[in-house]
Formats: sequence, C-alpha cells, structure tokens
Amino acid sequence: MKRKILIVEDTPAIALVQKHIALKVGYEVDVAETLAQTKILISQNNYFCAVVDFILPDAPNGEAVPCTINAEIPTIVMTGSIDKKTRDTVEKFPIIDYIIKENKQAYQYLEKQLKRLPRNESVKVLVVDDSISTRHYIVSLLLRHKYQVSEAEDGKQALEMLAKSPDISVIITDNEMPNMNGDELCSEIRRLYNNDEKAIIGISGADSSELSTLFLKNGANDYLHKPFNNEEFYCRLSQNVDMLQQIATIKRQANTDYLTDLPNRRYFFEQANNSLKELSLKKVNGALAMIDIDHFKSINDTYGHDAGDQVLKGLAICLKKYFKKYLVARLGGEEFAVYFADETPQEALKRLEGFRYFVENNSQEFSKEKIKLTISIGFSTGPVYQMDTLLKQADQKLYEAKEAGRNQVTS
Ligand SMILES: Nc1nc2c(ncn2[C@@H]2O[C@H](COP(=O)(O)OP(=O)(O)OP(=O)(O)O)[C@@H](O)[C@H]2O)c(=O)[nH]1
Repeated sequence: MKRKILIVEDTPAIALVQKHIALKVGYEVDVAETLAQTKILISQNNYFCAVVDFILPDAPNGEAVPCTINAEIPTIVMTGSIDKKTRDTVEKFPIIDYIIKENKQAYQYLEKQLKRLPRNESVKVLVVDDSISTRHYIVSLLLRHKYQVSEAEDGKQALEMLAKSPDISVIITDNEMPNMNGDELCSEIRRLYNNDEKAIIGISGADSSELSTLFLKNGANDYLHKPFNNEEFYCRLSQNVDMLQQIATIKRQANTDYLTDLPNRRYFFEQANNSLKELSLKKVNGALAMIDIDHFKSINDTYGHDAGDQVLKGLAICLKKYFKKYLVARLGGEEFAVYFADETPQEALKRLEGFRYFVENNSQEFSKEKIKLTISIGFSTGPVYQMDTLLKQADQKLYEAKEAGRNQVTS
C-alpha cells in the first residue's frame, strides 16, 4: 500500500510542484489549501507525513503546524522566510525539518527528505548511553524521523545487542560510560565488523578537543559535542546512513549481472570458493553444474538480440526459483552455473534433470515470440576444493553433453 502525504499549501503553483515531487517519490497525495481543510482531511485519513506551509489565509501565525504535530503526523514546514519569530515558533514543535521556499535548493531538499522518511523505517540505530535521560532524548529524535531504535546502557550491552541483531547499521555512543568508554567500544566494533557495514557516531559533553580525534582514530565516522543542535544531529546521521546505502548499492551492483539480476561470475566464484574451503575442512564434496542454452546464436540470429535477452531473463527467473536453496549465477553470455554445497550428487543430478525437462517443455513462456529452446548441463563433483578445477571439469562435461547431441545432463 502506498504511503499517504498531506500537503498544506495555499499557493496552487507551489502545491503543484510539491505534489509532483511527492508523486515522483511514490506517495499518494492530498492537498489542503486552508487550516479548515487540513483539519477535515486529518480527521478522515491516516497520513505518513505532512508538508505544511507556515502561513495560510486562516492560519497567519503557523497554526497549521501544531495541528499536524498534535495528530502525530511527522511534519516538514515550508516557510517563505525564517525570521526570528518564525524560527522560534517552528522550533517549539518536534518537526522533521523546515525548508525555506525561496532557497534555490528547496525542492531538491524536500525530495531528499521525502525519500529518507520511508527509507529510515528500515534503518536500525543503537543508542548507547548510561544516562537514561540523554538516551531517551536521542531515541525521541530518532523516532521522530521514523528510524528503528534499540538502546544499550553500556558498551558491553551494546556488543551483545550487535551480536543478536546484525542488521543494526548505526551506533550512536556516548563516551564516558562505566566498564567501557565510547572510544573503546568503537575500536571493538571495528575489530568485529567491516567499516562498510556499520556507521558509528560518537557523542560527548566533555570539553576536550582531543575526544573527537580519539573517537575518529578508533573508527567512529562522526562526532557530536553535547549539547548539540537537532538539525546538526539529523544532518550528520542522514549523511552517514546515505553513505552506508551508497556502499551497499555499489556492492550490489558489483556482484550482480545487469541483465538477469542474478549473482555474477565474480560473486559466484568468491562465495563458492569460501564454501569449498569450509567443505575441505569437513572432507565433504561440493558440486557444480554449468548450464548452457543450446544454439543460442541462432535464437539471436532468427528473432533478434532483444528476444535473446528476454530468453536469458526468463531462464534466469526459473533458475532462481528452481534452485532457491543453492547458489545460482550467470557466468556470462548464455552460460549459467549452480553450486551445491550440501547435497548428494544423486539429488543434485535429479534436480538438474528436472530443470532440463522443465525448460524443454516450458521455454516458450520466456519470450513473447514463444521461442522454444533446450539446455545442456555439465556436472562435476569430487574431492576438489578449487573452484577453477571444479569449473574445468564441469566445462568438459558440458562439452560432452553438446557433442552427444545437446539437451542433456552429463556427469
Ligand atoms: N541476446 C544476447 N545474446 C548474447 C548475450 N551474451 C552473449 N550472447 C550471444 O550468445 C551467443 C553464443 O553463441 P555460441 O557460443 O556460438 O553458442 P550457441 O549458439 O549457443 O551454440 P552451442 O552452445 O554450441 O549450442 C552469441 O551469439 C553471443 O552473441 C546477451 O547478453 N544477450
């Protein structure tokens, strides 16, 4: 279900731009031009967030802001200008942010914020502080921006929680705590987890300029001095979450085949090699199947490259479903592979034969041209703990399957 946003704006041209941005980001949009309309809409709907104009014809002193805030709707305030009186009024309320309309970047910034709010719902943040009041204050700031939050009262508890919830991606930690200081916690987290998995923000009220350096040298990504300004807190936090997400995107792209969305050769080799190393310790055999579309060149030549691409995508979808339990990849061109770590050769071969049969009888569903095709499969297993060797053997078996007339599994 789409998230719903309420735009409160009396200038139609501005409301239109805001609506366009919100629709682009993926929200369902309602627009109110007055405070009276705002109240009616709030009584009838459940809003994920609101963008509220500070001055309205029937709300000249920012009265629409408490209206959405009291209804517990995360609120972004848009103002014409931010004089002292407006800023004081705006800062009285726990809003998400305020944006000055005349600013050139205002609408780009609004788009960023509207994208971040739903994103934050899946970001887990751990707050580590022995002071209950500070912890609760930071938690309230995080909840306002829809982050998922956990709390720990010292470093030891924080490490236990990280072990239990590996998907915590941001740690905000105080420095002066019993048992373990924040900088010590930082270096322990860095010893246990990769830099690109978790961001750490250190916080301290101590008046020592060396503390920020200490935090950063021990692996923190950022540092805030207490008491801090809420806007600075949110900016530093968002930048760190953005950074983690950009790294995750780059990693995903580096490991994924662009056409089929399957893992690529690089990722496949890395994972299978790691698995083979583990299997060698247990003296258990891994197995590898190489799957190749028969006469794929003639499919391209007859139906065109786009139809060929459709066939590759269709086959990839079926491979992913059919071999859900196993590691599947597109090695390149019309060549795919399945790696079996914990399977008997008999069971693996039974599944491969089942897949070959399925493709022979259902491949017309892969493309709108209803192209019929078959696949050949080479299978290799044994006490071989190097991927290169296993791959060479499977490739040889694939060659034999092709030579023997295609559309078969050879082991
Ligand atoms: N549409 C499309 N074609 C590709 C892609 N990558 C490789 N190919 C084509 O795949 C074909 C592979 O052809 P060949 O290696 O000769 O093999 P084949 O025609 O399948 O014959 P056999 O394997 O011997 O049955 C070539 O025509 C490549 O251009 C791709 O991403 N999309």
